[in-house]
Amino acid sequence: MSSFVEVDHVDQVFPLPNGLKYIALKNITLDITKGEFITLLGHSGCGKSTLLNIIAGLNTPTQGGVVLEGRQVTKPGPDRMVVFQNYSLLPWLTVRENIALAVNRVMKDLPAEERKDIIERHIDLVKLRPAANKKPGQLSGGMKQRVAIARALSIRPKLLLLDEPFGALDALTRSSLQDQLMQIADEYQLTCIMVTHDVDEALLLSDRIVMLTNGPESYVGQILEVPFVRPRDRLKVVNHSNYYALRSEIVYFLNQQKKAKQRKVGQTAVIARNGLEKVNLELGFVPLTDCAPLIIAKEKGFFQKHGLEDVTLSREPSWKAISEGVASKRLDAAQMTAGMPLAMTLGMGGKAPLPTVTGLVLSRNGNAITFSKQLYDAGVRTLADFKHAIAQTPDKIHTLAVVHPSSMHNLLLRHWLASGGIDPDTDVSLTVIPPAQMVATLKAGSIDGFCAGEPWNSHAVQEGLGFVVATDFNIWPGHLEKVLGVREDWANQYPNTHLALVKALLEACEYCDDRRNREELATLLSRPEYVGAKLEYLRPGLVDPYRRSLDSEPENLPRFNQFYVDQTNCPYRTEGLWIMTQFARWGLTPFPKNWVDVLDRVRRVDVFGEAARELGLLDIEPNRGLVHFADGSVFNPDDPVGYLNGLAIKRELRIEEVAIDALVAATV
Ligand SMILES: Nc1ncnc2c1ncn2[C@@H]1O[C@H](COP(=O)(O)OP(=O)(O)OP(=O)(O)O)[C@@H](O)[C@H]1O
Repeated sequence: MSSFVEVDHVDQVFPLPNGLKYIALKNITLDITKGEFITLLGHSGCGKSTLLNIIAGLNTPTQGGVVLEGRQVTKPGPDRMVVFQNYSLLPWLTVRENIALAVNRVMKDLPAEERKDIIERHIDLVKLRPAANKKPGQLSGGMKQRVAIARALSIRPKLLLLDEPFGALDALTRSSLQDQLMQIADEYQLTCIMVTHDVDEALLLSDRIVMLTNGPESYVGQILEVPFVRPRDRLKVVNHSNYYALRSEIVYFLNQQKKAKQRKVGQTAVIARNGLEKVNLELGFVPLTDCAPLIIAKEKGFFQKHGLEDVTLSREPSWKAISEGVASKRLDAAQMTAGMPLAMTLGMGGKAPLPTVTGLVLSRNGNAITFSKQLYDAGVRTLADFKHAIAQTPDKIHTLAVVHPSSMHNLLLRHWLASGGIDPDTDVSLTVIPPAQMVATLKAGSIDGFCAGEPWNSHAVQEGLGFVVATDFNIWPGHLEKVLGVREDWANQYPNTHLALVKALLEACEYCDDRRNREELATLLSRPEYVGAKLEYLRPGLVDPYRRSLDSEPENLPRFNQFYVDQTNCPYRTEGLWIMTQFARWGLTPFPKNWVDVLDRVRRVDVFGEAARELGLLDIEPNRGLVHFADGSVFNPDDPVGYLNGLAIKRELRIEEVAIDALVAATV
């Protein structure tokens, strides 16, 4: 993606009259491509207009900057036109004269005839010919805003900035202007950044919705990709099967922000008690069967038992929200994908490295690769069939979804495809979608398959939308899946709390794997505040035999979701090492030359060992040895670089020293 606009680590601090300061924006980074429509969304006062004004050059940021097509923005300019909510027209000039004023000022070198032509074309563009000689006082609000848009567009800006442009209009005028703006943006291939409070407006118009957290120190809390194809049609958009999932993701984010604000108001200072440095914790989880240990620890009193008196569970919409929640300290700790602590520590995805640790594996197995019914109908049943189908349809790009780059789903799917001679980066297209949106996205036909955890594979199968082409028993039986993740500085600040948390969750894991408790587990998980899926979708991973398709016999997969038995819980370094080889294999991070130090730092076997000892669990294996894959390949942890070199399908390898001593958690 080449950047057209780069917002680079922007902070905005305002001096206050009492000599204090207000930090409105903190470390805002955003890359925008040419032709993109971006919306800035967030609660009132979160800093949307401040950010827009910085991009416009109307405000100078305290830190960082904005670059437009390679040039630093230092002041306002005709290449960035802003349309405000209050129209800002000159009341003594007509529609034509208002537009002409801008054109004659900015394009003064053009011949008069050409300028006149531009003015008249823009009057027509916004359908204001009958009102061309009227003054603003004789126009409705909608008409005034159309003049403001025409005036902004008439001087051909590179970037159109809109600050709640339709905020003052009635609903009907608003929708008609949204339609016009959508049409103009498509026709002119405009790059737009718009501030709005309106979730539906954002979904209708944007390619990406950038959601800001509440201030002070607002930052980009989440970016939502809006996958509807252009040109868009209002009715088709709202009837799209993904529409309500996306809408509820935005509403969820806004509600979380509201709750966070309420919490800040009665801000719970750190409460130290019971020999623990902090007993009030906010823990993040993603709605999936394998969030079970957190739910059980809360519902069955394991947190309380270990002195953690006030634990709140926060249901997060995506793995991205989890990593950002932990990075920003909104969350004390979270259920994480197996690779997330390593990915955060190594700074995957261009992020600043943030040392993050895990002292507990929460689950193993429980994943599957589901392919669409269309692939099933085309005769695909195996990996080899899929390779054949790709070869037979050279014009089609098969899109498969995973839940996060650092997740086992991404790494297992890539390993599986590569083992069948399919390059996951060139023969298919991989995309990232939160787990709870997989089924709706498959149903909408936007993807051909996905790799995710339960209950989403069973949901797709039982709805007849697809079939399970492979489970993790066909890739890496017994692989690690989810872990407990915390920032390293948090672990250092609250060591006894960290230990108590690991102990509470380890006991919860044991409870989850007792067959007698599984029915209760499935029922608890089905509750809307937890996974919120139908019981019949949750049962196959936990109590029922597993069904790969509606046509196949159910299979007995022992411990499809595994939480405790067979040495589930130790954060073995060998497995972390395999994950790092895969990050390097697929170009996600360099392979650290000093991998021993990185593993020591991230995979906190010591914390796990202490928790296990204190709980009297003495049969813990200190090592896991070689990793055996279902395709017959073996990972030997003694020679990770040799392993990487021996892999046939891979990206160019980068092997670099990670300056581990310099990795100090930045205050985010
Ligand atoms: N010049 C200033 N001096 C001090 N504080 C300011 C200044 N400008 C903005 N702020 C504060 O910065 C924060 C962000 O303001 P901003 O107007 O960008 O928010 P917003 O998200 O656009 O709000 P709304 O949706 O209500 O328009 C607010 O708390 C505001 O009070």
